[in-house]
Amino acid sequence: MSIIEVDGVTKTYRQYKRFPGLLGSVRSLFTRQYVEETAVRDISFSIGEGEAVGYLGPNGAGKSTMIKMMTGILVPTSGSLRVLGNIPHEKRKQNSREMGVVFGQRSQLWWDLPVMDSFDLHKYVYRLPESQFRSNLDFCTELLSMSSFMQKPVRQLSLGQRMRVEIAMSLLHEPRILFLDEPTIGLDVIAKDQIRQFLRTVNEEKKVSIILTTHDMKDIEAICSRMIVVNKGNLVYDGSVSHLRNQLGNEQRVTIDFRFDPGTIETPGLTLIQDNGVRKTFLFERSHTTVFECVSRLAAQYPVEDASIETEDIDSVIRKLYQQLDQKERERREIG
Ligand SMILES: Nc1ncnc2c1ncn2[C@@H]1O[C@H](COP(=O)(O)OP(=O)(O)OP(=O)(O)O)[C@@H](O)[C@H]1O
Repeated sequence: MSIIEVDGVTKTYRQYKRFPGLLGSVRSLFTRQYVEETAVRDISFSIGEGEAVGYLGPNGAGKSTMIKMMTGILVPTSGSLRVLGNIPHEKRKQNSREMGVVFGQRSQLWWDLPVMDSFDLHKYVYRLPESQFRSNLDFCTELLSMSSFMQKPVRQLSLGQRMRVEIAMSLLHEPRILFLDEPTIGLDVIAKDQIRQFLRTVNEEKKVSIILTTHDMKDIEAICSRMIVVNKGNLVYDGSVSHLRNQLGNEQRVTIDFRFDPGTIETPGLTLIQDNGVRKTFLFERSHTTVFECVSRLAAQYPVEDASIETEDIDSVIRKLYQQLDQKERERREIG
């Protein structure tokens, strides 16, 4: 069942032109000239219940704008958008009971209150029964290791602690969808890992659908099986992480340790890129044979002791995708 249906959605921002200087400000008031910017252009996709989807794109691609439309904060300029069967900006209050929202750069917490008081306030606002509130809070407190700072005022928390509180808060009322905008921004590796693991558990065990924007590809790899990539307002990829990797990341590095230096090696499919005598590194381009076949052929001929295969990491796959998009854009402009 799909819980989000986006059909031909466009969002254009209209900004009134400002003229420089004091006289210019007066002129701006009387001549209302404006410029339009299309942040989201004719985008369509649907998301099923229980999915975890990464929404990616370079800066200014229109990710936050789309999240804001899905959560009902912004109204699309055209196209149709339904979340949980409702038009988000019309049923904002009703939908908010079924949604959790975390904006990495903005807080929903009370700065001067102890963490626990913010949770209590949330319980009151959402009128949560004590038993539901307790069991959800216990689940989050344990998995996000929050017990040591529950009585601290929010302003004294580290960024990683605050982010854990924000995420816990967004889940207390048992939403069906969790929207996260850059949830791991600025965090250290350990804090990132803990949040990723937690979100995966929430998706797998509690079946909460997750829609997440991030610039950190490791977030996507750890949490999402599907990703939607946007660029300059357009949707450029919608599919699995592994499919994109197969499309673009077709290189694998193979490092082989030999019992003794076998000298020059000729094996079809493998190109030598580093030679340290007994340890040689090759580049394997995916083709009709598999890397395992290549390595076994090599092992039959040479004194192979050990082999390790490294797949291209997802960051470099995405970098390639962005480079391709830039290249296409340049070609389009040259033709035009
Ligand atoms: N309130 C606004 N008024 C005018 N233009 C806006 C407004 N908000 C966003 N934009 C423009 O719309 C485009 C898309 O912005 P958006 O914030 O959705 O991108 P993003 O993909 O979330 O970027 P980032 O990764 O930098 O957060 C940008 O060019 C931005 O300048």
